[in-house]
Amino acid sequence: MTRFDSLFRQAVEALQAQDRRRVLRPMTAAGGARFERPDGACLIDFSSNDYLGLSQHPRLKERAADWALRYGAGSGASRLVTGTRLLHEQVEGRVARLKKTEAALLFASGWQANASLVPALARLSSEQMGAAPLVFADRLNHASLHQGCAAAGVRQIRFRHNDLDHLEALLKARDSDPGLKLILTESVFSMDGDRADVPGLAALAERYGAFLCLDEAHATGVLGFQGAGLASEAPEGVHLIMGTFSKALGGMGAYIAGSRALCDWLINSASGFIYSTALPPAMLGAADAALELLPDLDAERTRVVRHGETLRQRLHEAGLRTGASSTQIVPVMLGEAATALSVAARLEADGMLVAAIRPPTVPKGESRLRITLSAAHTEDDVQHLADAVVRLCGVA
Ligand SMILES: Cc1ncc(COP(=O)(O)O)c(C=O)c1O
Repeated sequence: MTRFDSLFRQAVEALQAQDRRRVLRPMTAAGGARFERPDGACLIDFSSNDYLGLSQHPRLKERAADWALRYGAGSGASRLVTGTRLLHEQVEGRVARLKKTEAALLFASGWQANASLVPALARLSSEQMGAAPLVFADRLNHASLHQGCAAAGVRQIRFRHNDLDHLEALLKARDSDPGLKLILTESVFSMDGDRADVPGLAALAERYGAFLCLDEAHATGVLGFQGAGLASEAPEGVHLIMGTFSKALGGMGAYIAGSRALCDWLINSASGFIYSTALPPAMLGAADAALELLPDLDAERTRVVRHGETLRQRLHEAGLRTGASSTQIVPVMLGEAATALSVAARLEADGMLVAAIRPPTVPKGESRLRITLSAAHTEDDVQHLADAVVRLCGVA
């Protein structure tokens, strides 16, 4: 206890009063998209991002264990000190082949990659173009991209979500301004499950000389040829592809893929790369195995897509709104934070774990359930969830 604790308590109580308090809840993964709570209750998991069920795949677990046993628990230092192993280069090679880029660079997490990339590109703009960058960002971008902009001290020029006409108007208005023009967006939006028009973005980037950065955290593994993500819809048109091993790839860590020159610059400028310890062998082993498996997982990709379609159809028939979702992420729009919390609690009482997403993660008045589907779910799991959501949301 310290004499500052009353400040912390008051701050948390203020969040509680707005239904915005967050708490940690331990769970044990039980396989088959199930979690076990400490009281022994078994819950079907509709809340994690393990879209292909790979976090429990024997090949990932074995390689993680094997590489830890052979190479050690940690990497000991930043990649630029003594942290670089052949294993890092092997995994980077696999990422670059998947993404069809010249090179790739690993980061400890997706958050870290995004928080580092904007400052690195901002520095490039200042040093090489003599002016700060102009950052055109989708309004619904992930918090880590906002963090990167804040760290770089850039004021974002935000375009309406997935509205390429608005983006074009903003690009046109600043066409003659100096500095690197960056377009920052996700390819599948984490809280909405909708997709960006990647060929359209690439065409705008080309027309206005902008550098297109695509966060493929939720697309990689699930969408695109062999799970390569949506950048594959515009080969050559995306200049930087960021993705993670922490979602469909079942492990932890992230990467930025692009040209060799881009990766060389990031090695020299991305603070989350330079000043952070290299990914450890176990995590590299899991990533390596996931990347090896990915081309053979078409059946899993098809299953997860079908689960999304089944669920959306059932919810729409019952009059529920799922926004523009067209992927394995299905939001159920409920409006008030208290409603989302109460429906999530009742689903949990019925044995299903679904996240209630509230501000500031989503805009005020847009609280929702965020349902995530996995190839590890059975059709019965999805039907069971749909029945419960329809019943609890009171529109059946
Ligand atoms: C779109 C997006 N980008 C980046 C991240 C961060 O990735 P990580 O969990 O690996 O830090 C997330 C994860 O929540 C995300 O949803």
